[in-house]
Amino acid sequence: MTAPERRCTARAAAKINLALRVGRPRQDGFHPLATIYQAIGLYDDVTVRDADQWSVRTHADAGIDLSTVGDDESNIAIKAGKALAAHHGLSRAAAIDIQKAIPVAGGMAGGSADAAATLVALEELWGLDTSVEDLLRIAADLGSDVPFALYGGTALGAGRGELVTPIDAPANLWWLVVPHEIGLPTPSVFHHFDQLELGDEEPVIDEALTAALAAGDIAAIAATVSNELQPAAYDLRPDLAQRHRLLDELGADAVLLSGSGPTQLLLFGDVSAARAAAGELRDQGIDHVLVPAPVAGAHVLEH
Ligand SMILES: C[C@@](CO)(OP(=O)(O)O)[C@H](O)COP(=O)(O)OP(=O)(O)OC[C@H]1O[C@@H](n2ccc(N)nc2=O)[C@H](O)[C@@H]1O
Ligand SMILES: Nc1ncnc2c1ncn2[C@@H]1O[C@H](COP(=O)(O)OP(=O)(O)O)[C@@H](O)[C@H]1O
Repeated sequence: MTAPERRCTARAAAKINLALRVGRPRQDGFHPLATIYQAIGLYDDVTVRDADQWSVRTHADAGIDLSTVGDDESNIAIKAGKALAAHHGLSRAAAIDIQKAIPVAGGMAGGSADAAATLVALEELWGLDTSVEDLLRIAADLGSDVPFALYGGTALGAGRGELVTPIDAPANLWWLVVPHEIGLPTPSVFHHFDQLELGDEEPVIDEALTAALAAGDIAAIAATVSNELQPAAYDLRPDLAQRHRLLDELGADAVLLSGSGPTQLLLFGDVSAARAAAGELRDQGIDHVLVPAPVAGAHVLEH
């Protein structure tokens, strides 16, 4: 009798930025950030199996463009797996399957979610006991917002975004997520931000937002969310500025660009109002998904 195949599935959430303040580029080219991340109920699932060599396959429903997602070493999930194996001096490999719901190059850190889910899934499959500090260091080396994908919830991000501190944010929020069929590469938005000379001396988070989050005051949260990459992204993509004006008419508590875009977000405290806005988008043929937040970080789903 052959032994049953060993596999593990982990789930990781998309992120949004409730605040995104950006400084001028550092010596290493990265921008200092002060951000508040929030994990939203839109997930990629990653399944790992023991294998003789590394491989990755990515699947998605219609509407998600996988054309820039490699099935080789360029896929961040393989990078994550190899980094974890190298950290433990293991010569093991895994076959990785990614089921994507997070739009690619959408400003919602889908690749980072896949990296975090791969780390968590392999940790379980291989029975590793990597310390939290080491796991966060491996995550930070993979990408600026991979550490947050491990944490989930709501958190402050500093440094280039990799230094994460969870914060108290008890309100149940509803986000109407409006993806866009044409992605927007993160480096091009940061580059345009520099061309427009928009960088702060030292980016800091507005204390009114952390106070509003701690109090669960949705009107105050809505009044203080902001994204400093939004003007650069809209300057590159006037179609997004145009869509923002349309979204402004849907009765949301706030409308904002997700990270470097192009996904746009409508904030609602009231789920009935959110459903009504979703109905209007459906009538206009605009793709959307309504999700709750905050949600948990990367976690094992099935083993
Ligand atoms: C902008 C943000 C906001 O949360 O998210 P997205 O909109 O991409 O999801 C993040 O900072 C993206 O994080 P992530 O996508 O992990 O970035 P990385 O892989 O580390 O870097 C990709 C590229 O983005 C630029 N970059 C990223 C982070 C940073 N603090 N400064 C930068 O200038 C650099 O050009 C870098 O080469
Ligand atoms: N597993 C992955 N999922 C998505 N994109 C990936 C992955 N691995 C590598 N990439 C590359 O990273 C780019 C940006 O990824 P993504 O995390 O979806 O966007 P964003 O940085 O806007 O949040 C993609 O266009 C793709 O070329």
